[in-house]
Amino acid sequence: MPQNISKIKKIGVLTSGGDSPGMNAAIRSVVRACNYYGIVCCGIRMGYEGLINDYVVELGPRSVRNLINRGGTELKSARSQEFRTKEGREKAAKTVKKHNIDALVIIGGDGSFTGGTIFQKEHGVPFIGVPGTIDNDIFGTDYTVGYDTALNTAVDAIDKIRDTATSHNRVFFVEVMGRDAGFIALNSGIATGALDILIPEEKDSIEDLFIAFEKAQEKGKSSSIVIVAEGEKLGGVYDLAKFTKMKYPEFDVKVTVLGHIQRGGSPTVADRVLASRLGVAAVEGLIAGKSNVMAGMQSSKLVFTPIEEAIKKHNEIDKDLIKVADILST
Ligand SMILES: Nc1ncnc2c1ncn2[C@@H]1O[C@H](COP(=O)(O)OP(=O)(O)OP(=O)(O)O)[C@@H](O)[C@H]1O
Ligand SMILES: O=P(O)(O)OC[C@H]1O[C@](O)(CO)[C@@H](O)[C@@H]1O
Ligand SMILES: [Mg+2]
Repeated sequence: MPQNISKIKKIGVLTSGGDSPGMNAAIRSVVRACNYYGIVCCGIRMGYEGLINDYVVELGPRSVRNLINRGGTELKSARSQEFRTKEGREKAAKTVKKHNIDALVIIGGDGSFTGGTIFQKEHGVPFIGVPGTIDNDIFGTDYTVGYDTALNTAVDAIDKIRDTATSHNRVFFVEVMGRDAGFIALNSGIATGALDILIPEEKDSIEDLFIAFEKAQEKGKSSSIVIVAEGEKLGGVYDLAKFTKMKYPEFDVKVTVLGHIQRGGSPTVADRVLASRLGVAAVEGLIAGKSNVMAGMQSSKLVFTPIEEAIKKHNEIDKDLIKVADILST
């Protein structure tokens, strides 16, 4: 076991924002890496709520056994309103001081990293972020922990919808998650052969959707699936279904909202490996004196990105993929 000669003797780990499959694998990785380097590891339960209310538990390597395959987050997560206030963060700083925590590993999305940055500026607590969100919208990593599992869950569900859509010659509008991001929608749409894919990053029009339906009819397609990201600017799935029915009364139109099913379940191999690599990287980064950075993988290489960049620049949708989707739906 290597000797820890860095200033970091105790690390706190928390999960924050929407949970994502693989967060448990990331927690396990942080705990085991701390143990390997002779650092005490504390789990903070319920994200920033746990920092404010002193929900702190010491975690050893055996306390994270049988965790790598489990969905959700064993530490629980929260969207803490109190942490958004100065007073809330002052309480959180007292907890950090009380437990002699030298640094934090924050597993979450852009909001969680924003909270961590403000906390670091106000109270000087170093931290490294691990991108854990199904949305895949964080700059500085090709994939976020949980995205691959969520995508596969969505594809599995849409395949099933296709079976019944085909049997009844129906049009389905399927809503997938992504408040501001279309990664799940675009990739699940390509993977399931959707007629059209509507995402917040693109300017869509109802006329283009109707043209797609008409082309499909000309080609003799008897059923269609349209994938709609939750944050689609054109309108929600119910409105889209209503307008479609008004335009084509002969269509048998149905709506399915996949919802939180996409956030649960056992993580895929890709998510387990990604979470494991990033958890170790976060601990090693803190030992090396890094802070206010996010650990991510770019083209199979570990990269630390300044957290401000990770928050401000969003992962961009690949225009080539949009073209592929258009070509293949004809
Ligand atoms: N400006 C801010 N100041 C202080 N804390 C913040 C700020 N923004 C976010 N946070 C904290 O981070 C938490 C998580 O943020 P948010 O709900 O945006 O989720 P996220 O981390 O972006 O994950 P996801 O988008 O995957 O759900 C918030 O509930 C809040 O406690
Ligand atoms: O479960 P909540 O808090 O309603 O959050 C839902 C949001 O969280 C996400 O799943 C990201 O974690 C988004 O895709 C979705 O819009
Ligand atoms: Mg977010």
